Amino acid sequence: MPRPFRIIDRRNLILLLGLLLSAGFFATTLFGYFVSKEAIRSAIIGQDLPLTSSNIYSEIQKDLVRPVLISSTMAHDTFLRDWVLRGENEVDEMARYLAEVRVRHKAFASFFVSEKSGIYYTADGVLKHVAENEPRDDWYYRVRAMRDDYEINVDPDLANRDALTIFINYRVFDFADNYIGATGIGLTVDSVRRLIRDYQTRFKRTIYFTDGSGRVVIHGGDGAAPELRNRPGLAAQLERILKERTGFYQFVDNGDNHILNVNYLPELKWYLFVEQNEDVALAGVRRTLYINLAISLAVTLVVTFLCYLTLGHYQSRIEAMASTDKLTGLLNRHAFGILIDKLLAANRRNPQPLTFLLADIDHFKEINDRHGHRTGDEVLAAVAGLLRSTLRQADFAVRWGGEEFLLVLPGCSGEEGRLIAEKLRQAIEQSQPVATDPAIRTTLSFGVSEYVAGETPEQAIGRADEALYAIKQTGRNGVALKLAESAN
Ligand SMILES: Nc1nc2c(ncn2[C@@H]2O[C@H](COP(=O)(O)OP(=O)(O)OP(=O)(O)O)[C@@H](O)[C@H]2O)c(=O)[nH]1
Repeated sequence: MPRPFRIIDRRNLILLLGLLLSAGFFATTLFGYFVSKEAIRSAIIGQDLPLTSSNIYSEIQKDLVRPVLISSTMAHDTFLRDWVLRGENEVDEMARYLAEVRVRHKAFASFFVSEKSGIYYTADGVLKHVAENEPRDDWYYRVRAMRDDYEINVDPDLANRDALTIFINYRVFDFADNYIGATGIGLTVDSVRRLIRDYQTRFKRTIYFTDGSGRVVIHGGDGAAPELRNRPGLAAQLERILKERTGFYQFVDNGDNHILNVNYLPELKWYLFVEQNEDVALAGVRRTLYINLAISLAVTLVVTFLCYLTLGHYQSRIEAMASTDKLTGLLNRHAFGILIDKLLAANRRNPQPLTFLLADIDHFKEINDRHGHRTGDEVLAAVAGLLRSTLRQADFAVRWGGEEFLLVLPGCSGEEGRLIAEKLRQAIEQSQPVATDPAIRTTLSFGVSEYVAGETPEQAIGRADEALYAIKQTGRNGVALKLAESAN
């Protein structure tokens, strides 16, 4: 039997639901992402970088500030200054002094270079004479000429993979403030470098120290020190950074945004740079964003699919309820109105015969009266079932009135309809509509009419009704065909 109508457009509803769900998920996921992104960003600026900076600061203070103090003590030591002023006679005394400093402070070297004699003293005695034309002695002449009290010299030659070798070169003056040489210790500072490497690998941060000119002096990577001026984003701000000494900066390097925390270490006259590649730091939240989006998409698909199935189920039920007579399962008159309009429209495009069979149960009132309404209902349902079971795909049966049924047979002439009605009549006559009481029998009277193009369905059905009335008048349990006047 054809379906008369659709109550709601399920596809549009599902589309709307899917759109609403995905828009909701998308908005909340994106909102969450931006909130986390901002939280991470402010954590980087407010906590992570300053904390890293101060941890490294305190570590380097342990590692380097103490040696500066040791070297300062050596430079102000009266023994050392007296020994020079006395004429540098007993080399053993100086060697013993330097050896004691080296051992006590666990340095790998302690030294004194005399301005007067040009001799380089170590814990083992005289090492050599420094000479202005010797590149390896450049440091001495630099120290002699500088204004500051000391310098920290990172020695690239002696630096090995993990241990960083530095010298504290402290200027020495006699009691009348005349420059008399340079002293200090050399030591390895592997703990600072280890710390830098640890921070770099754990937090994907880049950490390095620069001197006042912006030259990198300690860094956590292998190989040569990176040249900051080769990074355009950073180079553009370098002068300002060195001038301001402390602060937060941002720059773009290789397309990635970097957040930079800079701190000046006055004891060393160095700058501590702690850099965080923001895109690397956000990789985690970005991954979460993609996972959340994928989950949202999957949930949206599953929910809309389940809704599609559920809606389909209820839609079919509602449509069936709206178009079907509950007792007999046949179409109601409302559904007939819709179907017949569609059928006649199709008929106009593609003309074919159409026949109506109007059937009425004979003496149905008696069945009700004698056996009760419930049995009457049973008879109605059984007759309807039998009528429906004989229909072809394109036919449809309607409960036309209380005990009256209308069969619509497209592609069927009036004469063919009459034969079908006759067959049905016989089948009903022989049936036992009430299973619990085989004695109850019933018969049907049929009025048959063939639709004539141009007339209304009511006119054709009216003829079938007249034919039915005629049969009812002549004894019932029969079939009568009434054709239109023009067809006779
Ligand atoms: N049990 C039951 N009875 C119904 C239903 N609808 C209508 N009827 C009854 O069907 C009976 C129809 O009676 P009538 O119109 O006099 O027709 P009839 O007794 O079949 O006699 P003829 O049609 O002249 O053969 C009425 O008593 C209605 O109350 C229904 O859904 N269930």
